[in-house]
Amino acid sequence: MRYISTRGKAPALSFEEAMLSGLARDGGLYVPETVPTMSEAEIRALRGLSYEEVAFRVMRPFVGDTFTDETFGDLIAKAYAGFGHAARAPLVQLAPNHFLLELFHGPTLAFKDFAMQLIGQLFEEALTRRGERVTIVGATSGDTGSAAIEAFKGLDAVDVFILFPHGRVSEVQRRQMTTPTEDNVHALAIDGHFDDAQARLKDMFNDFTFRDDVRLAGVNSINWARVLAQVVYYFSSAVSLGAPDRKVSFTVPTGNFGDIFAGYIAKKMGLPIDRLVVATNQNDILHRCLSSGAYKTSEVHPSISPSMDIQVSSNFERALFDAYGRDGNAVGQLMDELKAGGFNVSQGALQALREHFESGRVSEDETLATIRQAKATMGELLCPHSAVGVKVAEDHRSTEVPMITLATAHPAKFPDAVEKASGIRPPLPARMADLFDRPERMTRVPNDLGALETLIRERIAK
Ligand SMILES: Cc1ncc(COP(=O)(O)O)c(C=O)c1O
Ligand SMILES: N[C@@H](CCOP(=O)(O)O)C(=O)O
Repeated sequence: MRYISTRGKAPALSFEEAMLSGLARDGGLYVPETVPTMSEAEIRALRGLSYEEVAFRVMRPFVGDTFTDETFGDLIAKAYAGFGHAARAPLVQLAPNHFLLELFHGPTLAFKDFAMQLIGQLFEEALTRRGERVTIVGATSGDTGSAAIEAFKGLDAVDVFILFPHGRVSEVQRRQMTTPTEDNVHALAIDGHFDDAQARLKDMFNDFTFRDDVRLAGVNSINWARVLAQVVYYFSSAVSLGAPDRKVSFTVPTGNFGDIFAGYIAKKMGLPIDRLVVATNQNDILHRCLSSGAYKTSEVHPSISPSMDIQVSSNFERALFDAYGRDGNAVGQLMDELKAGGFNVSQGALQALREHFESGRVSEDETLATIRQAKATMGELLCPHSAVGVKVAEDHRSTEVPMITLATAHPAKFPDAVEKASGIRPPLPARMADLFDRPERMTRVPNDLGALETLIRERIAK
């Protein structure tokens, strides 16, 4: 199994190399050269298996010879052992033909734990075998950062630096990143929004001297391994509703397009997915693009679903690569235009995207109303991101095909918005009950590449 860049100008890599590299050296994102498929019989055979066994069978073909079967199975088992629900990703029914996939039972209460807990294990195994150290730098709008810190804190072979937008994450999210005491954890509050953090991260990858000097690695969804781990719960949930003998649809609260892209990969692997619906908040570049073909950035408007306050959606590049017939030059050209504010998707590519993706946008008032209604009529307390998904799903639901909405975070991560909507202030789980009493440790940093690189160099030299 080889991985190629969406810009066509970087060498093809193995799974291990792609995982440890993050961004390709031509600025592109790695994707599998060919996506392995599962037959109907293989998908049917997933029914009744544990989440870990489904994970092994779905991901195994992508991993090649990086890990033996036994090691890979052990790493998967360790990754999910700390989840607070036996099913790992339980499915609850909200309404006739509408189901909620609860992805918030991991250690940091968001869907990011599914991938991050696993790649923490994969990195540790691969780095120990190679006798190497890496410097992980991540950009976060709140959840990736806390999940990465939880997965990598205390590991000998890793320093982890997380850039989060100062004042634009929830207090629970911030404290999850600033209260760990391990020396290898560095929480950096950047003056800017998430797109600035993500842009500086990509700049670091494109500064080859810095990249090679610090042995830079990335754990955002630019890293293929992140996307791969998220493919699994599309299979586990669809199969429990009758796939492959019954089609299902998914609605996915979307920001960086990693989670829904994992659904697209599941579909390419043979899972009978009818529709993949992108649900955005008021930062709706993806909805505008799928509606009109124009991918134009605009100002980021802070919302009550802050993890989705994103205007440059990095994984959309992977979808464009397929939509443009895997033409790396065409994708490179679009990404150059993006630096100047945006681009128009060609008619052919737009049609290709619309064959797989639909979309909807939810306002702040609608998000609050959905939290309120879901509690009153469905008995489910939603986080604001999941509420964006549920609203769009309700608008797109059909009577024939079951709709699964991804619940991407626990309501307790966003208590202010949830309380405002429902009158209920969701408590943190007991193991995190003292989060607000723990001392915080963070560094304010400017939105400046040179300053960030200097800080990272100094910290890892200590
Ligand atoms: C709670 C939550 N929901 C949804 C999203 C959007 O996911 P993606 O960026 O994979 O589209 C994020 C951030 O990524 C998130 O943290
Ligand atoms: N919403 C994310 C943004 C980063 O997304 P990623 O999936 O590319 O890591 C967050 O919570 O940080």
